[in-house]
Amino acid sequence: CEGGDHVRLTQPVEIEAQELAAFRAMAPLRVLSVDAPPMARYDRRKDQHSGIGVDVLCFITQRLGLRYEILQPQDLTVAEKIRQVQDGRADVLIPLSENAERAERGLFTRPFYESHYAVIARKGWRPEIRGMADLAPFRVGVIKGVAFEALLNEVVAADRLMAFDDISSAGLFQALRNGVVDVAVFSKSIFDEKRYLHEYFDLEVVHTLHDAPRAYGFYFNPSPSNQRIVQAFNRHLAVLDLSGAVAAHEDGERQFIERYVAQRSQHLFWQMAVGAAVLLVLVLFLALRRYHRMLLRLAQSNEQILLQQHALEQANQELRKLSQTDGLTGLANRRQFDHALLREHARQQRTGSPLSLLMTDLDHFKYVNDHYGHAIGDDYLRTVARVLQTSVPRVTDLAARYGGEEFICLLPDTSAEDAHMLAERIRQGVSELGLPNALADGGRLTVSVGVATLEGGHSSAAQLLAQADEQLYAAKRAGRDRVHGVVLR
Ligand SMILES: Nc1nc2c(ncn2[C@@H]2O[C@H](COP(=O)(O)OP(=O)(O)OP(=O)(O)O)[C@@H](O)[C@H]2O)c(=O)[nH]1
Repeated sequence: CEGGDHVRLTQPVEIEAQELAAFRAMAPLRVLSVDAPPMARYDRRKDQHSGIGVDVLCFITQRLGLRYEILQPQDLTVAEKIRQVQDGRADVLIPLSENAERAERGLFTRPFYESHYAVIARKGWRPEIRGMADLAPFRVGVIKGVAFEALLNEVVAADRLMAFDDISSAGLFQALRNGVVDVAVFSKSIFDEKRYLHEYFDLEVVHTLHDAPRAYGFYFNPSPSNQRIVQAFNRHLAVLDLSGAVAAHEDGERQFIERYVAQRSQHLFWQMAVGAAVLLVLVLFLALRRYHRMLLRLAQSNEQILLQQHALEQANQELRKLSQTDGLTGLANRRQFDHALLREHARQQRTGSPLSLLMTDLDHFKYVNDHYGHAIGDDYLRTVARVLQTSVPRVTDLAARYGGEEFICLLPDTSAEDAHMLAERIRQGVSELGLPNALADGGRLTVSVGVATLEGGHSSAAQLLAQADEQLYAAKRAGRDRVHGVVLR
């Protein structure tokens, strides 16, 4: 009952102890409230009633020792609420202005507040209205059942006066907007609040009807106990100083502007916050998508690089192989042989294991070329190469084309005896091919083989090679188609 603090008495009011006891013994008053700021206002969010009427009710009931409960506002019209008080379903209604019909069926206290009606029109349109009488030519909208309706009936013709349902009063203001009525007559203080509450900024008060003020009081059910209460209320209302309560509640418009501005800025803030959040999410999404695409492109180019690298390695391998291979026969070329000879010679020097060389030369090959042609000569060379390759099958052995029609075999860990045997196998193998060579003995292609084996001592690789060559020529001199060998120790 904080609002009761706004109310004072200008003179003391005596309450007899007996009267007080009777009030205390009474059931709580069932109070109905009408939405009529600044007298009564219901805040749905806080589920709280406030206003000048509520302060006065609170102040007086507290002094009288009366209890009360404000009934939950149902969606009832003012007329229906009035009926509930008249029927005894509620004890009192706040606030209500007096008219004869209401006074007949209920009890009014003295009025505690005076209010005014306003003429409202669409913004920018200023009809010439200075008082009630000026309303006559217009189509006037009013809320159904208000006491003021009776006064309007006297001024405005029935076909120009339209009454609207009062539960939300939205219908009246919509009619004004649509041009169904020219002006609306409505409580000024309530409109001041509704203007901000429902953003009726396209409507405005064009005139306040000071010539027809309405006085508001409490409206009681006329039961005997309520009659005593009304008397006690009236004794207080006669000497009540309401200036504090009026100051606290009458500036409804200012309060609503402040609340409206606060709400709007909060709304704006959230709108901006949501906008910023949406923007941020969008930016993040785009950045992520871009990052993802970049990763994808990076992975693709990495794959491309790996493929290129692989192809390059293969090409290098191919080149390396080509640089070490004889193009005609597919055997190792002289370059590869020279490397291998140096390596195996060094090993022989370290380990002392025997190292043999076989130098093979085709006999009377010039004749083959001259008589059968170069192409056949090439075929002979390739065939002899195959014989060489199959005759020295160890992985450590190396058969190479040494020059024109000269071949050489490098045989690590091979004794002079074994080397000789291999040389014989080659010689025999070629002879058994039976390739025609008319100039050779027996009319078939033969080869001569020189063998040199290093079994000890410090002869160089070049010396070993020279010795193999020497043995080859010795074989040639001795009549060809034979093997000659030497051992270096
Ligand atoms: N078809 C062909 N012939 C080659 C190749 N390289 C060398 N020659 C030929 O091989 C022949 C070697 O002849 P010579 O060195 O006179 O010896 P030869 O006729 O084999 O007689 P001897 O070695 O004394 O038995 C030459 O006619 C070269 O042109 C080649 O790659 N292909």
